[in-house]
Amino acid sequence: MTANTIITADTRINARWLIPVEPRAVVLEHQALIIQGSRIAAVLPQTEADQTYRTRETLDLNQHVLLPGLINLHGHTAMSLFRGMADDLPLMTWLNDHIWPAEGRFVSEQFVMDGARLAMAEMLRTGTTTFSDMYFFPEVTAQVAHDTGMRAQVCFPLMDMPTVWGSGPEEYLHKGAGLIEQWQGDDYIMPAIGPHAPYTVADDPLKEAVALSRRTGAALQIHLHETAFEVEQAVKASGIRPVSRMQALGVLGENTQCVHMTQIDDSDLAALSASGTHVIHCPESNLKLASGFCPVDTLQQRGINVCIGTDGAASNNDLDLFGELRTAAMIAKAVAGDAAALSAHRALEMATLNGARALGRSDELGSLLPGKLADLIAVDLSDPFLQPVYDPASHLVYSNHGRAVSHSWIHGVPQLQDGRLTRIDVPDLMLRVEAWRKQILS
Ligand SMILES: CSC[C@H]1O[C@@H](n2cnc3c(O)ncnc32)[C@H](O)[C@@H]1O
Ligand SMILES: [Zn+2]
Repeated sequence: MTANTIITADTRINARWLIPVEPRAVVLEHQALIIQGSRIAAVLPQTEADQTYRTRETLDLNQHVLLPGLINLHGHTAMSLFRGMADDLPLMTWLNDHIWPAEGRFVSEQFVMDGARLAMAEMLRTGTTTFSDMYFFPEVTAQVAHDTGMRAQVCFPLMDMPTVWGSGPEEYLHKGAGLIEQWQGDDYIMPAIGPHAPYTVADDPLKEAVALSRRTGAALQIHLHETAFEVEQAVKASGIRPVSRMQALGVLGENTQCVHMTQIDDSDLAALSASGTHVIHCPESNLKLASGFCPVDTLQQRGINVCIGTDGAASNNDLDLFGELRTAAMIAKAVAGDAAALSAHRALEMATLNGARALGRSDELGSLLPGKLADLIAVDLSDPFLQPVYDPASHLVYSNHGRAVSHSWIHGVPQLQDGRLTRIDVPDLMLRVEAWRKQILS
C-alpha cells in the first residue's frame, strides 16, 4: 500500500454547506475549499482533504454556507454620501432638481475617495467582492478599490454636458482613454467606458465610445430604457426607440452592458439577443424611482445574460446585493405570473456567474471551481432568522440579508473576518462621512 502524497497549501476552509454555482443548483455538504495564493486549489470532501492537504491555516465554518463572492454590476459608489438626501421622486426630477445640482456643488476628488470607501465598506460587509462603478473621478475610485483589494469595473463617465470631471465629450474621452491605458491588465481593476444614457450623449461621442471599446477591448456600460418617459421622448423626437438607435450606432454587442431595461418590446428583444448584449437588472432602484419592471424571465428565455446591480445608494438606498436578489426573485415571479420564475439558484447565478460573464471573466470568476480566482464569501446561517435550514440556497435568497455574511476573500486575501473588515479603517471613515454630512446639510 502506497502512502498518500501530502500537498501543502495556504488556507483550508471547512464549510457545512458549499454552493459552487457551477454546476447549477448543486448544494454540497461538509466540504473543504483549499486556497493556494490567489486561486482555488481544490474543493473536496473534508474526509478526503484530511488525507491530502496540509495547510498553513484552517478555518472551521460549521454553520456556514460558502459561495462565490457576489458581483454588483451597476452602481455609482461615491453617491453613498448622498444616501437618503432626495427620496420619493421620479427619475428626472430626482436627477434634474436634486442630484445633478448637488453633484455640481459637492463632488470632488476627496468626496469620491470618501464616498467610494463608504460604499466599499458596505459592499464588503454584505458579500460583494466585485463591483462596477460609473462616476466622476474614476481614477480615484480605481485607486481606492485597488488599495482596498476589491475587484472593480470602473467606467469613466461620458456625457454631452460639462461636469466637475470635464468640459464635455472630448475631455471625458481623452481622460477615459488614459484611465484604460493605466489600468488595463490589472488583477483588480477593469477600466471601462460609461456613456451615461441615450438622452445625455449625442451620436458622435457614442460612436467614439464604440471605437474606443473596439480598439482597447474595454467594456461599455450605459443606462438604457430606464423609464417609459425616456422611450416616449426619444420616439417623439427621432422616431426610433433608444435600443434601435444604439443598435444603429454599433453600441450593442458582447462587450456592452445595458442597465435597467424596464421597457422592452419584440424589436428590443431581438436586438439584444442577436447582439449578445448583457442586461443589468436594478430592481430596487427601479421600484423606488417608479421606473418600471425589467422582464427578467422573458430575457433569460431568449438567452440574454441578465446580471444584477444596486445602482447608487441615493436611489436604492443600500448596496446589499442579497436584499437586491430577494427583491429580484419576488418581482420576477409577479411579472412573469409564474412562481417558478427566477428560482433561488438562478438568482444566485445572476449575482455571480452571470456577472462574471458580462465582465468577460467567467473563466476566472463567478463560481467555486478549482483554478478560478479565490473570490468567495461565507454566510453564517446560525441566527434565529435563518433557522431551520432545509435548503441553504433558499435562505440566501428568500430569508437572508447581507449582514449574515461573516467572511470574504478576494484574490485569496481575507477581506472580512467574523464580520470585521480587515482593510478599511471604519472609525476613521465614519468621521469623514460625518464631516460630509455636515457640509452637505449646511
Ligand atoms: C456620468 S456619472 C453617472 C451619473 O449618473 C447619475 N445617475 C445615478 N443614478 C442614475 C440613474 O438611475 N439613472 C440615470 N442616471 C443616474 C449620477 O447622478 C451621475 O450624474
Ligand atoms: Zn445608475
